[in-house]
Parts: sequence; C-alpha cells; structure tokens
Amino acid sequence: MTLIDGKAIAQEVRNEIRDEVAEWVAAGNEAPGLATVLVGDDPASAVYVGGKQKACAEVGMRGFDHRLAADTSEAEVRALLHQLNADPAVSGILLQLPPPPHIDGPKLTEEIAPGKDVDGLTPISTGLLHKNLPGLRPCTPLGCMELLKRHDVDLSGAEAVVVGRSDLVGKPISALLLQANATVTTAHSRTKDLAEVCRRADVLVAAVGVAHLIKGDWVKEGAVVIDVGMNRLDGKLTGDVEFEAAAERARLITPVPGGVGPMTIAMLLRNTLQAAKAAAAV
Ligand SMILES: Nc1nc2c(c(=O)[nH]1)N[C@@H](CN(C=O)c1ccc(C(=O)N[C@@H](CCC(=O)O)C(=O)O)cc1)CN2
Repeated sequence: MTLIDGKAIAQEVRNEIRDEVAEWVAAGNEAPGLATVLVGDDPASAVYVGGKQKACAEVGMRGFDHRLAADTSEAEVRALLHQLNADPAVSGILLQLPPPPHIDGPKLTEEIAPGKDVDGLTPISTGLLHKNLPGLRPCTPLGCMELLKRHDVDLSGAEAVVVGRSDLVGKPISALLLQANATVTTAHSRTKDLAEVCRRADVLVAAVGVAHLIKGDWVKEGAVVIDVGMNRLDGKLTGDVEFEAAAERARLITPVPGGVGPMTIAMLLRNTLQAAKAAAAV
C-alpha cells in the first residue's frame, strides 16, 4: 500500500502556482486577487479562511479578507458580493460554507459573477462542468483528480464508486471521473447494499461525512481509496473510511488529515489564477 501524501502534493502545486503568478506579474499583469467572505464565527471556517488568505499571500496573490458578524443579513452579504463582482482588483470570490442558519449559502453563492466563481459552485459553473465546457470547477473534486493524476491512476474504463452526492463534492467528482472515462456509480444514503457497490470499485471516493462508514472489507484488493471525509471523533479529525483496515487492501489511499484536505486550498489558488487570466483575455 502507498499513502497518497496530499500535503506534499498540495505544496508542489502551490510552488508551481507561485512561479506562474511571478511570471504573470513580470509580464506586466496585475497580481490575481482572491476575496473571501466569512459570515459568523464558526472556528473551523475561520481556520480555513485564514489558510486561504495565507496561501494567497505566499504565492504572490492579493487577498481581500471580509469577515462579517454572525447577525449580518442576507441583503448585506448580497450587497458585498455585488461590490466584489464589480471590483477589477478581485479575480475570484468565495463565500465560506456553511454560513449561519439564517443565511442560504448556496442561494447567495449564485450572486457571484460566474467568471469570479473560484469555488465553481454557481449554476453556470455547474452547467459548464456537466457540459464539459471550459470553466471553474469545485476545488475539492479538482484536488481529488490531481491526486489521482500525480499517482498515474488510469481512470479509463475503471469502475469508480463515489459515496455521497453533495453539490460541493459528490456530484462534481462523479462528473469529473466520468469525463476521465471511468464507469461511475454515485452511491448515497438510499443505495441498497452499499458494501457490495463499494466492493466493485477500482477507485472508491468517500464523501459522505459519516466517520468510518466505509469498512475495510468493503474495499476491493488493489483499489485506490480517496477519503474526502472530515469528521471529528473524540476530538480527533477522521475520515469516512476505516483507514487501517482499508489500507491492508488498498493499493493507494489518502489519510485524514493530510490527504484531500490540503488540496482544496491548492486548487482554489489555481482557480484564482485561471480566473485572472480569463478576465485579462476579454
Ligand atoms: N466555500 C467553500 N466552503 C467550504 C469548502 C469549499 O471548498 N468552499 N470546503 C470545506 C472546507 N475547506 C475549505 O473551505 C477546507 C477543509 C479542509 C482543509 C484542510 O486542509 N484540512 C486538513 C486538516 C485541517 C484541520 O486540522 O482541521 C487536512 O485534511 O489535512 C482545507 C479546506 C467546507 N467549506
């Protein structure tokens, strides 16, 4: 079994982006700018947004860090998103999820201009993804695909099973795997005999958000296992897969932490650079 070191691969990607940004700026262009919008004081979200802003600075991008009080109204967040849409210094915008309960995160995300949608979550980006047209793709699914690519996993004709159907991960990763010519099954909470469905996977992606739901003996011998889960169990961060038991059967497997998670921010930087370049081309 080989461990997929997401932390190291994310660092490689970040180094590549830093060089590309330097080249872009040396050619006379403005540095790309990323605006993050965080509503409320969820501690995990604050850590993720802090990580995004820090990563931005490290690769030479400009950061616009908007932190709004937990009782900010939807109308106020919408107004800020519109202001950022109109700001030429801002190449990419994201609304950190989940927002407080009185705010409809997915609905407000729709207010982000498609060209600045670096989370790839607006209906326009979703349409472009499913049509396989150029556009911005969601960061975590992109990160999973990058891990598979950097480990030379041949997806053509492979049986891929994705457990989870969220807009953030499950649905877009299923679409990306299909575009890479895998035979894709999207499983979910109503799937009958989930164990048997998982056992046929050459590539198993767990993105369901339930700690250790995927048992070791659900993993086919020699499979590649990508664990997107990020669950707190007894104060410890853990994935959706029973790691030790799964690792005995898998050929390649991501750990939690240190697997898919760090790739999310690396891919966000890549999307921001892509958005800046696309904006300059029009
Ligand atoms: N607007 C968005 N909101 C959320 C997204 C997103 O892509 N866009 N994804 C997640 C949170 N997230 C980024 O926002 C994120 C999650 C995890 C990591 C990460 O590096 N995890 C580390 C462990 C960190 C820890 O100890 O807590 C790892 O897995 O090794 C980065 C970003 C939901 N919201």
